[in-house]
Amino acid sequence: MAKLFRAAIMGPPGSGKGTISKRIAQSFGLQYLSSGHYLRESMAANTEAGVLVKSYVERSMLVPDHVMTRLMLPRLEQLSGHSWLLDGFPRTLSQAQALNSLCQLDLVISLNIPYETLRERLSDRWIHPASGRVYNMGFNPPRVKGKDDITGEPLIQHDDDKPEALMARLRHYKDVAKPVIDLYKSQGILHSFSGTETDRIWPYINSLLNAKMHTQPSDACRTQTP
Ligand SMILES: Nc1nc2c(ncn2[C@@H]2O[C@H](COP(=O)(O)OP(=O)(O)O)[C@@H](O)[C@H]2O)c(=O)[nH]1
Ligand SMILES: Nc1ncnc2c1ncn2[C@@H]1O[C@H](COP(=O)(O)OP(=O)(O)O)[C@@H](O)[C@H]1O
Repeated sequence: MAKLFRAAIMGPPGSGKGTISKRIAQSFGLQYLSSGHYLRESMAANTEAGVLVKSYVERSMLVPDHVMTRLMLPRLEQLSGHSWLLDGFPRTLSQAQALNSLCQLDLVISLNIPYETLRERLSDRWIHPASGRVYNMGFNPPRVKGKDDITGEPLIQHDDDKPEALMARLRHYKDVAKPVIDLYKSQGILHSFSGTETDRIWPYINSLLNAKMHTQPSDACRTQTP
């Protein structure tokens, strides 16, 4: 039987979770699940749940735990038997506990990036909303300014990446993430990486995953939430 591997990546907004996740998914063939992507999808669908989600995201607030677990856990249940990587979930202790009751993670990557670096990156982050493709005007600019490389459609900036919202998000992130990080530390699965450049952090993450994925068999996740 193929070995299964389940990981999560944590870090403040702008720490490079999306960028690194894309590299991990490509290099190691894990399924990639991003909470931000599913939330934006639900907002775009304009369903009752989407309107509720929007009221939080627009105010730079965390979406309530029960909404998040209802959004994320069924997707993980469908992936029982696959290896996956979670980005942006769990973000609170309560979300981590809900996830734990479904599945034990094998590895958690935590990114520690200085505040000034985060501020610079996010003020330069542009998104293609339909696909979730992320650009940075310095680090990975689009081929044509303001346009998505694949479709040519216009790029936008998230309201919550604008400077007014950013400080509040970063401060809040730290308070909420601390108990989650402590939990994973106590389980012995937390690996932290510090730096100002993704390209310098990536080789360490790459070799960690190479070592872990080839030594660590894992049980299939439960298929039912309690
Ligand atoms: N200048 C610079 N920008 C980066 C680096 N790594 C990622 N970025 C950009 O910083 C922004 C935030 O990265 P992202 O992966 O979206 O972070 P997330 O919010 O943690 O998912 C994006 O615009 C990335 O293209 C880096 O090493 N240097
Ligand atoms: N696990 C989560 N719990 C609560 N809210 C979340 C979660 N993940 C994402 N969100 C909400 O969606 C917004 C965008 O998330 P995301 O795309 O992951 O951006 P970032 O990494 O830049 O914070 C967050 O600011 C927050 O309001």
